[in-house]
Amino acid sequence: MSSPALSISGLAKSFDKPVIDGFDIAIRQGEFYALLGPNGAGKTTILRMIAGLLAPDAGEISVLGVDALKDPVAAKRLVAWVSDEPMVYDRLTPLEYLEFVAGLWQVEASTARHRAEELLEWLDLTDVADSRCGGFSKGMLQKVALAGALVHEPRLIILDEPLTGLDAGSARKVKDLLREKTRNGITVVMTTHILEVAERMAERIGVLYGGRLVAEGTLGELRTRIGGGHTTLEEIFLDLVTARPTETAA
Ligand SMILES: Nc1ncnc2c1ncn2[C@@H]1O[C@H](COP(=O)(O)OP(=O)(O)OP(=O)(O)O)[C@@H](O)[C@H]1O
Repeated sequence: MSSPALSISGLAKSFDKPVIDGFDIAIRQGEFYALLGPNGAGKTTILRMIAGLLAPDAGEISVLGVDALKDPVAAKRLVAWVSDEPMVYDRLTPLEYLEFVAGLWQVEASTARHRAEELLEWLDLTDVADSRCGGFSKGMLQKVALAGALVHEPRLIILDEPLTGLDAGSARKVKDLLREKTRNGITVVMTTHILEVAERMAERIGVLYGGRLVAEGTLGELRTRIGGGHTTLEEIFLDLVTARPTETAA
């Protein structure tokens, strides 16, 4: 049996107070998973720990069978991290940026060029492929950052609020691109506050509250499990995160 794309157990992280407290998850290869939770629940903190940008206090993280804490370099090769605050070098053009990032991953030059052009075309950036990123809007920068995260062909893509700030056409492009990736066996984990997106796109949804997962399943499973006649994800979500006493969540 193939390894899960992502397996986390007993994950814990405190800053001035506990934020993540016994978080467990298992996501299979090719799955599209949405991680939901109210502001301050710890979603970004979890994604940063998966991406190797933040050390957990406790717990285990495995990416496609690679222990991400013991062998972070090997794990990072498999993972793409797309932050909600895109950071792209102002002085580079999208094409130069993608070739630069591909170079960091030691992607061969002609392969890098081909992938870069393909990604830029897919994200409607071909016309500005040779313009400096310094003059780009936030949405355009977001798309360049996304392309940069995908250029080394990662097996696990983790995205923090990838659709915020994108116009309807761009959001659709990004959604189509991610769907296409999952069809090819790539795993996508994203956080979103747009519950409609989670409802439409994710095969499974997890709700984070009080530092751990308080519910997880397909939309149908959540409806059955949470019950109460709730029909929309918004109702289920609000039921989960408003009726509980706060333990460790901000
Ligand atoms: N570097 C840090 N130092 C101190 N506290 C932090 C740090 N990073 C995150 N926190 C705290 O951890 C908690 C979780 O933050 P996090 O950004 O992970 O939440 P989130 O679920 O992504 O929220 P949002 O939906 O608003 O983006 C918050 O209380 C935040 O203030």
